[in-house]
Amino acid sequence: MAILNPIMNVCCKNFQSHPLNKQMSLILRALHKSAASEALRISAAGQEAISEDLIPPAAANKTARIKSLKEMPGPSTVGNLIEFFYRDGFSRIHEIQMEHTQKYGKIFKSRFGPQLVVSVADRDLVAQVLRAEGVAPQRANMESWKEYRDLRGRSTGLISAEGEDWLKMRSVLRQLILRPRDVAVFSDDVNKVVDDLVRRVCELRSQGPGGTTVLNVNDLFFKYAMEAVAAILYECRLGCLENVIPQDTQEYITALHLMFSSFKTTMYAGAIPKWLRPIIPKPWEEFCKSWDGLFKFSQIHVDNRLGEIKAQLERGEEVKGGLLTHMLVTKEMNLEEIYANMTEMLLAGVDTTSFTMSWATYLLACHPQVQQQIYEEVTRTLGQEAVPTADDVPRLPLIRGLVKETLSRLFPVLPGNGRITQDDLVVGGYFIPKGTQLALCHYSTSWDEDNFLSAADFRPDRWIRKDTTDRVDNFGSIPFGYGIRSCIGRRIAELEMHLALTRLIQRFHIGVSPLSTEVKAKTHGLLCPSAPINLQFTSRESWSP
Ligand code: HEM
Repeated sequence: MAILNPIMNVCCKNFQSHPLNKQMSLILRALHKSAASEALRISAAGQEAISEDLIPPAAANKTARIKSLKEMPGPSTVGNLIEFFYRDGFSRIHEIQMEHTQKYGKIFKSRFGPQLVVSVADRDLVAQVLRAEGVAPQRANMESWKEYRDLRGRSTGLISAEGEDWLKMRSVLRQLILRPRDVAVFSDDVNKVVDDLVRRVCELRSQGPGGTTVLNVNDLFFKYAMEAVAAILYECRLGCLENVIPQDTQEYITALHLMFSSFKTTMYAGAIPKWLRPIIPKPWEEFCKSWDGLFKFSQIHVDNRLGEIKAQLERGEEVKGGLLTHMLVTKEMNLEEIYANMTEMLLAGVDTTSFTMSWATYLLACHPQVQQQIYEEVTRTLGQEAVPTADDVPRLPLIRGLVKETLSRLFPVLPGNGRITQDDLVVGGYFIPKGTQLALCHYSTSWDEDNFLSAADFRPDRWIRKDTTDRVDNFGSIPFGYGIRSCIGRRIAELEMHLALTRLIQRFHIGVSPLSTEVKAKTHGLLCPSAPINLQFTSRESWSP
């Protein structure tokens, strides 16, 4: 998901020397008649260098003077290079976003070599940009992802695809998982994983200090998120929450860690020009190796399910199943597209959800009164024992508020998102030519007092709507993005988080372990805890494991 962060992508992109591949432009011209290909053509123009001198035609500039990008404030290129490469700015992207917003205002530009990025840190301007997007928005340059796929003869998935390929896949998936009621059917599957999570908490705390502390809950929630999302995507269990993790699952975890833990290395895979690869081969090799591992894993599970379906058909049995079964049976996507989408969705759905779970439980532990308030809501609604389902979630506004306050406000897992503009725009009084890389600064807007009163406070109840006119949601906080290119897995992630957090709060009092000091956030692709979070899980009197 780091690829959604435009600052990082831009750093990769700026060393790529081929602005618009000729073959691409021929294909684009051939497609120019449809609306989708129009979007594609425009977004491909995003690969070209942007001139800062451009201003709109005089006629459009009559009433208020529209400024050119040249007049936009922002840090110098040298300053940026020092910040990112010398002062390790890659792990402080969220803080740099805030610092730059304070220093240069809510719209500012940064240069990374030849590449220009316009950062937008204002709720209304973010809204304006996102509302203006076309039929196939482009987030950022995905060249290195595409190169890997071409090299191995693989398809792109929803994250890496553009234009008509993306539109086709998106229209298949959006019908299957975009609405809460689509994913409510997975409630039982997710609840089985939550059973294992609760069991695992009990096992780990009995092995931990004082018999109550689970060390490094990040690791536990990583395994929960992976098990839960795989239960939905692959319709099978992986064994992540077992004492001994199966070999193929362990290999996948290693590949995933390689993709993110050597994040800088893999990021440079896109940044280092091809001709330099023989001299500095490691980043590109590691990038390919981790993708090989991720694709291999998905392929094993997709092929397993395909084998089962074929066997059922041969026996004359009715084929029933979930998401993957539907995709394999309807064949709206070909097999390679299914492999690619399963791979990219699994990649997108693990760290995002697990970091949010880690932050949410950490915040609960640090704010016992808020925790008590939520506990009372849960027990009032469900009692001490009932297992919550998707149908119960609307009756648990504080549980939803907990997730929103964690994810939409204090720790937006994706502190920034990107868009390459598909048309000329005027934003904040500046002329932004089409093809400009925009960075939408969600971290800044979600901590902005103009958008959220007492922004530094942890207040899940701020999200409770008093009446239908009282909408707290706004463009100051869009952790899943917005519009046609928003997160396709949002409802899956929410289901996993709501069901697990409700059950944990119902079963345990969660406290900060004396072994933990204050845990701050750092950016490592995503906004993640900078140190292991150790938490105490004490069984509620009314419940015994
Ligand atoms: C807390 C959890 C999650 C967060 C915060 C999150 C956030 C995001 C964001 C911000 C985007 C970009 C949206 C935009 O550009 O407007 C995105 C895209 C995406 N997410 Fe998520 N996500 C989460 C979980 C998941 C899960 C569980 C899945 C899969 C099951 C998933 C699959 C995807 C995919 C495939 C895309 C690309 C969509 C497209 O380009 O059409 N995400 N996500």
